[in-house]
Amino acid sequence: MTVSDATPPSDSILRFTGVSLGYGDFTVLRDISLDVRRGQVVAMMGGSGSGKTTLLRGATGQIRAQAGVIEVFGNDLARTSESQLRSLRQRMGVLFQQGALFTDLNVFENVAFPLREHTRLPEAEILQRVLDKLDAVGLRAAAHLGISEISGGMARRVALARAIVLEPELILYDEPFAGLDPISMGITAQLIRDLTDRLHCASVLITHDVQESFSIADMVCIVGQGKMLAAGTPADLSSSDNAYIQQFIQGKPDGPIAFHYPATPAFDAWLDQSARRK
Ligand SMILES: Nc1ncnc2c1ncn2[C@@H]1O[C@H](COP(=O)(O)OP(=O)(O)OP(=O)(O)O)[C@@H](O)[C@H]1O
Repeated sequence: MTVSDATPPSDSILRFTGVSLGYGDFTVLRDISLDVRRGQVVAMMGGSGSGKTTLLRGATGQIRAQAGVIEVFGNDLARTSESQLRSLRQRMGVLFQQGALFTDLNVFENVAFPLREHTRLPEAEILQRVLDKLDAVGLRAAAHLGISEISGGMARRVALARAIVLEPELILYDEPFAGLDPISMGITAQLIRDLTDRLHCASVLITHDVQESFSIADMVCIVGQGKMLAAGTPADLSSSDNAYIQQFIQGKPDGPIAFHYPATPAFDAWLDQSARRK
């Protein structure tokens, strides 16, 4: 199988079909089906440890599906070689929560870095593209500043500009609103929506923030209890009478979502062994 350059006509960017994901013998999520299309913002929500990061790892091919099929830009990840996977990843932008910037490079050079690594564009073109992306995150006039001269919120936006500089078709965000004040949260949410529309890409975000994600998402997925509990538009989920979904949306402390991390066979074995040592 070859890695196709063109997106399939269906405009499907990321598709999970009956996917199980986990680590070794441990399955975190079962039977996940999901279709993310060009132009969509999709929010992945769920309690702590429910498997959101595991889903992102599946999408980037960091972990392989235990069952089912994961397709990125129409390519089945189980059938891609390491080099094909690398070229698929070049079409994705990933923004980690700690999107670490290079402290010895200024803002401009941080954003230019992927262009210098992966393209042979002339300097004039690099200048144009980097300033364009910095403009998109409102930091064009900060291009010359050192990383120590910008605030934490600005650093997050520089990391975002860097994640989009290769004009990815899929952008994955790991908790883009974490640690931001309410105004910056609103600005970041709008930025994600605008970039998705402008680049005509797809954006998948892991988030705990119901208000911000519901304001921009085309689809919200809630994972928990080892499966996809719900997927639908923000309006669908808001009107759902499922107790788990309502507890999640309203952030209620009491309800079906457990506070305790569930015991696993590995924990029982560890406890057994620890008790025997005493
Ligand atoms: N590398 C790993 N090896 C083994 N188990 C792992 C690994 N990474 C995560 N897990 C387990 O997988 C489950 C899901 O973890 P994951 O990080 O996907 O959750 P999450 O929904 O992103 O959580 P949070 O919101 O707290 O970041 C947890 O039970 C976790 O202990």
